[in-house]
Amino acid sequence: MNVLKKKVNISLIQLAGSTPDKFANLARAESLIAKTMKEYPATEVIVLPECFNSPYSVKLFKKYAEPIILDDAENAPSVSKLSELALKHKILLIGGSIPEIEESTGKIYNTSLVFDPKGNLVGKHRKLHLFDVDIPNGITFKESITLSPGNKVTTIDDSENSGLKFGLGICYDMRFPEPAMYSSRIENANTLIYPSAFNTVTGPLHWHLLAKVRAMDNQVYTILCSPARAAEGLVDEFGDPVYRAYGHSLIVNPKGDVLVEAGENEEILNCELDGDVINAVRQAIPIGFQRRFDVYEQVKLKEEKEK
Ligand SMILES: NC(=O)CCC(=O)C(=O)O
Repeated sequence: MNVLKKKVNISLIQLAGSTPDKFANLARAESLIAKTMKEYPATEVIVLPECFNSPYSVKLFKKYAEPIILDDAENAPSVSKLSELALKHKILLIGGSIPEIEESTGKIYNTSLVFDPKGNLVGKHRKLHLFDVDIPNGITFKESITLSPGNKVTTIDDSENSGLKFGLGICYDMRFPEPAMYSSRIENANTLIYPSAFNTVTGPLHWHLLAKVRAMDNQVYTILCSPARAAEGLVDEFGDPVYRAYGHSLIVNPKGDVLVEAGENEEILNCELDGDVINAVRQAIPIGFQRRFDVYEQVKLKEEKEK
């Protein structure tokens, strides 16, 4: 069993919602990362929110998309900036997510990039489950109009450095228990990290519940990092209402306790994750060793027969 070998100091930046100016969004991230390092100099890991460089809009993802190429500030300014900031501050930087264009196919993905303290790209996750919902009198959103889904579960092993081995998902991915369980129980991750942007309809319903249940089921730390909430009544260049994120970035421990939580405005959270807590929870309630895959196999077969 891999558990966090040391304590790790982590900060989440609940950045102000992205403006239409990509370079202003990158500059905002840069200045808040500098502020974080000043206020919390022990920070080893920083997490940013989903789509931190672009408005969260199906109609705009393509306009903001960039290829994942390194050392090319002109064609991939966000990639380049994230690498530069990880190196400058000597942190593991989980760069929220950005719209990515795959140049060979023209496909657009919602992609999270992870850079190590030397500025190297050490991980990449393409959102697996696209946010396609239609909630009467609530919210209709269909990422799949312009985005393509990723095709793999992502676990990033930084256990030799920060101590983190984490399952990485993006927002709606957190609703699906399987990748979280695969990272935690098969690949032995000690933490789950989701750059996210829930909204004012589904946030109050499920945000805290999902963070707690993923943490509790897998006995890992679970981290959700959201943008701050946009002011009410703003519209974008198409006259569509600007997406209003829920806020409430938080860290939940393996027991299911919320350790730190933001409000709705721009805010920095800081917290220490402790491997001893994971050990203690797993020893006290050893569900990791008590699974009955013999029975679950029967359940699966039954479901398949009934299809
Ligand atoms: N950006 C997203 O994937 C939003 C997911 C969401 O709000 C949810 O309820 O799930």
